[in-house]
Amino acid sequence: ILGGYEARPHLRPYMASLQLDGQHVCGGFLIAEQWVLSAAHCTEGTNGQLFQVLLGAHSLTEPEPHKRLYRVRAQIAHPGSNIHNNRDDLLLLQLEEKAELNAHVKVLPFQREDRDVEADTMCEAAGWGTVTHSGRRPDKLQQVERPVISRELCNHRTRHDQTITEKMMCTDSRKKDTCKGDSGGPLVCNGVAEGVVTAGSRVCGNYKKPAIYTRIAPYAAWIDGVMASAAG
Ligand SMILES: NCc1cccc(Nc2n[nH]c3ncnc(Nc4cccc(O)c4)c23)c1
Repeated sequence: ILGGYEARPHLRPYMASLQLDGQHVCGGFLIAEQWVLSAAHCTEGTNGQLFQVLLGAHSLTEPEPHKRLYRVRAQIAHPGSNIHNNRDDLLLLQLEEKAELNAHVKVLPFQREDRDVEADTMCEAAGWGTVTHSGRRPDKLQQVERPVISRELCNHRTRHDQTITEKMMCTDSRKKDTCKGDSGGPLVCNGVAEGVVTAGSRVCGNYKKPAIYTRIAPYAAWIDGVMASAAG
């Protein structure tokens, strides 16, 4: 998160850190007791290695009550996701067991009504992604408020030039923005997860490249189907 600030500890008890060998790789969030939603692009370069999921954390390194690392039973990328574009950039992770819910570990409801969030709506992104252009990584969860911008503006020739589909949404990226390592985290508007951070052009903090999110509502049926049909 560029241009943001340290989140109030445990005010976002749905936040997950997807880790490999103890290193934060991507964000994610708890959508059900045994399921975390993130971004399919997060699996790039992991050559099929399964993530571990850290829940209940504020600091990535300090011991905290209710902080717990969960093993993953299955990682299911949306069948339409691929490395060449940002379409269908969603990843479902089934935890080895149901997460122990408490004040620091909670499920975040996601939007099921497929209707665009109005432009200028203030939403929040949070994550342990880089906090400087030089790539400094924070120890504590960061957050930033960003206004939604219209798909029309986001698709302008000088911005993302007609690549933003009706299954994506954008926020202004001037100075304050999501960045490397924030992919997979939720865009929360009025307390509901409306989008999932996708890297898009990978640029951070440049108003010419607004932040892009996969809208969740269009994928509600896919999410429900995967959760319903997964092993017991
Ligand atoms: N703001 C959109 C967004 C959301 C999520 C991730 C991303 N960026 C990135 N995702 N993956 C990446 N691998 C390498 N570099 C990256 N961005 C980068 C790194 C240093 C300086 C800088 O200005 C930008 C990214 C960008």
